[in-house]
Amino acid sequence: MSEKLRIVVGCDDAGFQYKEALKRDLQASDLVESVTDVGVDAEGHTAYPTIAIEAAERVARGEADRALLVCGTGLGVAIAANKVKGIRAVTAHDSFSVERAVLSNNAQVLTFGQRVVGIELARRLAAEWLTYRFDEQSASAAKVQLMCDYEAA
Ligand SMILES: O=C(CO)[C@H](O)COP(=O)(O)O
Repeated sequence: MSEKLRIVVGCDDAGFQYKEALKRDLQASDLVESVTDVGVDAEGHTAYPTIAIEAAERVARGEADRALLVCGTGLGVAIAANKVKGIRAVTAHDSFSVERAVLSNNAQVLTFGQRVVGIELARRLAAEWLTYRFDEQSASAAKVQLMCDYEAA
């Protein structure tokens, strides 16, 4: 396993309970170097795009390796995070998609929907997510590069 991950977590008020539970798991993981919480807190009502963009910008600036974001569906935080240049964010609620999000797509941002997936599955998927590393030598790398090239043009 390569180096430990620096992870940003964030949510809106619809994802708060899952964000807190996942944050605790990440903080306890041997595969994680640091966890930075960009909100919301228990009283917070910041809209999901603000949180998702803040988290994604930290990844884009190289201050974190990945972000794990939660809203009601996981969709809004993914859409918002994908507006940040250089970011590939996906919603994934199954094991194979979580694996391919990293190994095929080199996605740095994973999102969950608290109103969609059970907490124990979300916790398991997050734990699996930590074990994957994108291989720059893989056949997938050239495909990811096509997206990067389009974005840079
Ligand atoms: O799921 C959300 C956005 O994708 C968010 O948690 C709730 O958004 P809303 O349905 O617009 O309140």
